[in-house]
Amino acid sequence: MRIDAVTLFPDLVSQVTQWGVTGRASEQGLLQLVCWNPRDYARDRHRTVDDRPYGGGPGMVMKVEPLRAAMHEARASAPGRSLSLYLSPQGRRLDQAAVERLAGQERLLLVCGRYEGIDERVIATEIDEEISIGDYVLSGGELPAMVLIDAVARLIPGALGHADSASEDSFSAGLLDYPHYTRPEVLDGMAVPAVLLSGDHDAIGRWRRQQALGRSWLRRPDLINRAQLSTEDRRLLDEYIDEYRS
Ligand SMILES: CC(C)(C)c1cccc(C(=O)NCC2(NC(=O)c3cccc4nocc34)CCCC2)c1
Repeated sequence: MRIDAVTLFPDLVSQVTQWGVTGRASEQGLLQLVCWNPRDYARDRHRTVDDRPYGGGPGMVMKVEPLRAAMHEARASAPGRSLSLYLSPQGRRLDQAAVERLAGQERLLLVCGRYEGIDERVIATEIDEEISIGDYVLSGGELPAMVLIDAVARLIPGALGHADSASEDSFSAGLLDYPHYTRPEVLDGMAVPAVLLSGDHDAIGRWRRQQALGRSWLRRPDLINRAQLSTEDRRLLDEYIDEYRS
């Protein structure tokens, strides 16, 4: 999958191709990330990339021409149409369903804001979707872009090795994860739940499902309401709730 990122900090965004799952996906040629810096397209002597806001007030806005030039160069640099995304606090909240949809695109163009953001007319004419990773004030769209790249890259066939794919199970079913344990068997007097040592894989599977259901019910009831629960799920969850309330 080809991803182009328009950013004033290409060395920040390209770090995602250096480490872990996304680093390996990049090494294997499954993910191709190219960064484009508007500053390289600023034609004035000072290579200006910000501009003053109409209406006055604090802060600056990303200068239109260098930004649009970088976007046009990025699109023209490879075949295929790019879905153009602006990472923005005004965007639709990113969730796994959106990640799965975006992973199906042949190309993504990610635009990262800095200062107070970008000119609204650039959004209206150049951007297909605004996407937000959450409600907190950030310094730029680069970390959100890296979050999106990570989530999308994991879905590229072949990107996940055996050691990485476990977390897909429960969340791809839209639930929180079950608790994880590893050595030692007893840690400061706290033992691993016995079922996990039993070797009874059916019981272990049921226990994990019940924990994913129960923890989702406790911490994220919104996920439970959206999940399609089987009758077995309902039984496991009711048993968890009875125990929790006893
Ligand atoms: C959400 C709320 C707290 C109400 C709020 C209201 C108004 C502004 C900001 C704010 O952070 N503005 C600064 C910028 N933020 C982001 O780019 C950004 C922030 C958060 C999630 C994101 N997902 O993608 C990009 C994201 C925009 C231009 C440079 C960085 C935040």
